[in-house]
Amino acid sequence: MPAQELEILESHACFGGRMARYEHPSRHCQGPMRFAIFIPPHQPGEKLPVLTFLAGLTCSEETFMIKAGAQRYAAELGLILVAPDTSPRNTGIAGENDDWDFGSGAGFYLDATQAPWQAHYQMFSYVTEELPALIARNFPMSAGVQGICGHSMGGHGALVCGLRRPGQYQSLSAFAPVSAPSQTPWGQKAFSRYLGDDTRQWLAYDSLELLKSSGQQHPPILIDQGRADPFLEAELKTEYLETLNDPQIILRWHETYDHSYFFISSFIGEHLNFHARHLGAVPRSPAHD
Ligand SMILES: N[C@@H](CCC(=O)N[C@@H](CS)C(=O)NCC(=O)O)C(=O)O
Repeated sequence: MPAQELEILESHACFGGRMARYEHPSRHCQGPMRFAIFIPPHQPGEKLPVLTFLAGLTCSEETFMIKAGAQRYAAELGLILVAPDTSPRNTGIAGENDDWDFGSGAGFYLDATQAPWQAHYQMFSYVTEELPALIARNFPMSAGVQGICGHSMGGHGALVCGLRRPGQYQSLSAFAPVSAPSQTPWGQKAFSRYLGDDTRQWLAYDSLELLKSSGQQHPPILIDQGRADPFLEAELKTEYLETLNDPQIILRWHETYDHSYFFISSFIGEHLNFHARHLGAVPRSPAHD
């Protein structure tokens, strides 16, 4: 039963399990943070693997859970789904709501080093440390059994979290990830303001660079990318990942798919199956009353 550190915002029966949203005070982000969680049907005392999903620009903790249609699969596979918000909000930092691709809704899953952002924008530590510990304390999470997935800015976040913390995540996947943010406009705008002008500091949050230096020693990665994605050419550069010829990366191209959640919902079942396989999830028949 969730303890006092969590304030419940909503809770609903869903595919024999439970869908809920919570708010809690965050130590790293120095303010309230929200997340959504789906708990599949399970036996009393049973522990389950967790898949965290990081959403993209302009999204919140609600977007993935409302639009991706993932709960049906997670209920059958026995996976807990966790979706954090995409940034701290209402921090009081001047200009935090001025841009759709920077500030609120655009935390880029990094630990900012530059004032005034560094006081609150600590999303890397929040997602990789604080949130999993909170989930483990309050929900039936199997200790240390985690995968991470994301879309666009969140695809970048999932790859960066997984590549920087390879012992923590056993499986990584992404939809249309921002793959080389040091070289593209969304990434350059965010990194220069969150991390400063020294571009060497940016490389620690650049999937392409992290993959180059990983020596192919990283968890298995599944990536789906639509060729009709309007952001592919300027912002995502997913094709750069292909040049790595890394056998641990499965990169699938889809001719007619764009950047939307209709694309995500078309392939989310395959991503959940991929994670469930690597996380040793135990399939079940959802019970409906
Ligand atoms: N500026 C555009 C683009 C933002 C955008 O496409 N965001 C993607 C992630 S990068 C998304 O998932 N949007 C939410 C949605 O499609 O429901 C907008 O505000 O609609």
